[in-house]
Amino acid sequence: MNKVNEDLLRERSKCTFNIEELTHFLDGGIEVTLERKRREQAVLSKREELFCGVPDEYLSHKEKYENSIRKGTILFKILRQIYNMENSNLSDYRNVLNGVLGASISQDGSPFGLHYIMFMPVLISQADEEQKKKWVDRALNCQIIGTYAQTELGHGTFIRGLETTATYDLETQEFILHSPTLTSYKWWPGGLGQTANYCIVVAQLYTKGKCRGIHPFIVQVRDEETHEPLPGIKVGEIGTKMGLNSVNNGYLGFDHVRIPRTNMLMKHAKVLEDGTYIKSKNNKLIYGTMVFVRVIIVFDSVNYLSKAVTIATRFSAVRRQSQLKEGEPELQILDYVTQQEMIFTAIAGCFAMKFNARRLWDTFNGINTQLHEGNFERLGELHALACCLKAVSTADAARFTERCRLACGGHGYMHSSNLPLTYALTTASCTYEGDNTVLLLQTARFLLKVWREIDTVPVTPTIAYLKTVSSPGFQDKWENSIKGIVRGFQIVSMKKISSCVEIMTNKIMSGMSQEDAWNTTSIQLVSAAESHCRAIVLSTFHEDLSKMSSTVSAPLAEVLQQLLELYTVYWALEKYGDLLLYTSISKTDIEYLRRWLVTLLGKIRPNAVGLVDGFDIIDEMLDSTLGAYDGRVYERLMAQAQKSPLNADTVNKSFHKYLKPFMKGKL
Ligand SMILES: CCCCCCCC/C=C\CCCCCCCCCC(=O)SCCNC(=O)CCNC(=O)[C@H](O)C(C)(C)COP(=O)(O)OP(=O)(O)OC[C@H]1O[C@@H](n2cnc3c(N)ncnc32)[C@H](O)[C@@H]1OP(=O)(O)O
Ligand SMILES: Cc1cc2nc3c(=O)[nH]c(=O)nc-3n(C[C@H](O)[C@H](O)[C@H](O)COP(=O)(O)OP(=O)(O)OC[C@H]3O[C@@H](n4cnc5c(N)ncnc54)[C@H](O)[C@@H]3O)c2cc1C
Repeated sequence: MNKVNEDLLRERSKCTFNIEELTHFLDGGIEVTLERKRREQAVLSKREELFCGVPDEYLSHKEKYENSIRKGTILFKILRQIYNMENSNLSDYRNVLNGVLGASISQDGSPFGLHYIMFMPVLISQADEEQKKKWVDRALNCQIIGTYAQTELGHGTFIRGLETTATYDLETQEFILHSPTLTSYKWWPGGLGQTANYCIVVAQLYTKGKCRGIHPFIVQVRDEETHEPLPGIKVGEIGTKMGLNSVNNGYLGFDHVRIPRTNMLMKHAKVLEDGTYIKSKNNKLIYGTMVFVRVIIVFDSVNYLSKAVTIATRFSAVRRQSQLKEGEPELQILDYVTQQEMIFTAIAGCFAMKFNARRLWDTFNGINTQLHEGNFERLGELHALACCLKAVSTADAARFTERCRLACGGHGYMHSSNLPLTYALTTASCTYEGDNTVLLLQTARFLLKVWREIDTVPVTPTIAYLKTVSSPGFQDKWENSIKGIVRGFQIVSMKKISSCVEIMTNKIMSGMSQEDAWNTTSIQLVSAAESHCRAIVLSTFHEDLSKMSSTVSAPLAEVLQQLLELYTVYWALEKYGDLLLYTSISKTDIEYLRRWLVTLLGKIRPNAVGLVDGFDIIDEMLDSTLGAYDGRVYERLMAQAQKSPLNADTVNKSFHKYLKPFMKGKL
């Protein structure tokens, strides 16, 4: 190993808790850590093949794609060897996904991502048993590579408005897939451009002359041998994007393409040979994979932010800039309190979201079991919870990643810091799998319904607090404690929801349509849904940490408690306007919270590097000149600069061709 930077060595020696213990805690147990490390070692055994050549940012679009395919096949091979999936269900499948995401060394996404992230989960959850037998093993072994083609040029959010049609032909017992307009072309699916040979296509089903709404179909788009597009298929790549440029997002059009009847995924709704349509027990079950992926995205947000904050923390320990006191050495920038606020709140955010991702996963599994038993009672609650947690976790990951980038000054702007790409990934997640505003509106829709029925219908766990804080005997007395702040957030949420109901009711009473009342109240609705989510995030972090703190050593429990306090106080200060409006908090309380925040930053300071070391992100995944474990920031920046193709020649040919003639006045 390289000699480690002196400042980082000193930081590590100050750490008050056992870093390995934290790693095991975050992974969910020592066995999970060992399994993760085994996977990482398998990937690292191919180090030479995976990490060779010119950095990706210097490659052309085409070269980048080809390189990501090369790397992807190496990774796929490893994954194939590691995973042997015998039970095809989503709970087991998350382990595979963890492996895929965890093993992802592809910094700018991968053209194979959608195969794992959506194609496989749709097959597992929407195919019937016969179809699973036919497709799941082939997909898992990558004999076929798939993607999820739902979004079209004209529609992404409003999926009931999709235009691609799948019309049942009774004569041949086939579906005819067709793209009737330009706007009906599929647009965005990852890996669709040049990689996938199969797709899940979401299309409007027509049988017996009637439209039955959108349904998923498995469609072959390329020949399995030649990889040429099949007749009637128009497929290509959509072009460069802000980030995720290795993902090979594609477009797809159909000109009366025929597929067998059995290619409609028939776990929920069915079309019989004679064209009879059998409805799903619940027409939202077809949206189930989106819910699953939103849950996975919450975990993924934690991964991205953990990377960003590891980079920013280690860099800030190594970087020295300015003197606080005349004559004294320049300070590590991690000692500036403004820097601490930017970085430590992001560290705390990783923990808060990790606890919430785990709770959401348990809720998902619990409700999914009920769904399998035909009980759909809590489907709406799960949808509302997944929507708001996806929205808030991705928005926070993007915002805090950008703060981490800014916290690294000019060097954070370098591609080689890996902060720009990490930001591009996190901000993409605010849009994909449902635009965040739209998802918050879905949560608001659920909350308003709940609020209208709160006195008559039993409340489920995630909304039980609404009843508590609105009950007649409830005392709204502000308390400067974690419990008090969580209560405060619950009151804010309840009052915003009740206010939305009141505003909408008044509008409707004065003659406005329900839809216009909704649209003109939507700013408040989004804000209410966000507050509800913040209340959940804070209370889950608080409750689950309280349950777990006796399972860890006292020094670790102490720092975890500090992170909980920091996260809670930070958000109270971020939202003090809401608290002033809706709770009994006073100006003096806010001043108290400000002091509490600064005290917490000071307490966390000695453990900052230890905390991010505890995330245990290997250098190959971090891929950052600023964040490597050894902290040799300046050597790495200079070494990386030497890889710029422009440095291959001492004089670039453009000097003789343009610059010199121009400077001599001859151009
Ligand atoms: C070697 C391998 C290496 C691999 C390396 C991997 C590396 C990885 C690297 C990078 C990762 C990159 C990751 C990229 C991943 C990208 C994945 C993204 C894929 C996609 O984006 S797919 C497309 C997703 N699309 C959407 O999410 C669309 C959003 N729209 C909707 O969800 C819905 O249309 C809507 C919810 C907005 C509205 O639906 P609609 O039918 O119109 O419903 P409404 O009328 O509004 O409501 C009716 C009623 O239904 C309720 N409801 C809506 N949805 C659901 C649901 N899902 N479940 C339950 N109930 C639902 C709604 O609340 C209403 O209820 P009510 O009537 O009020 O009771
Ligand atoms: C990197 C990336 C990868 C993707 N991968 C895939 C993929 O593999 N497969 C796939 O099928 N799709 C994929 N998508 C598409 C993605 O799911 C959609 O872009 C997303 O669901 C948003 O839909 P839209 O683009 O139609 O946005 P729009 O709905 O057009 O949103 C534009 C604006 O309109 C607002 N808006 C829209 N409807 C409403 C409403 N009802 N109320 C209030 N405001 C509204 C939104 O809030 C937003 O501000 C991907 C997208 C990205 C960026």
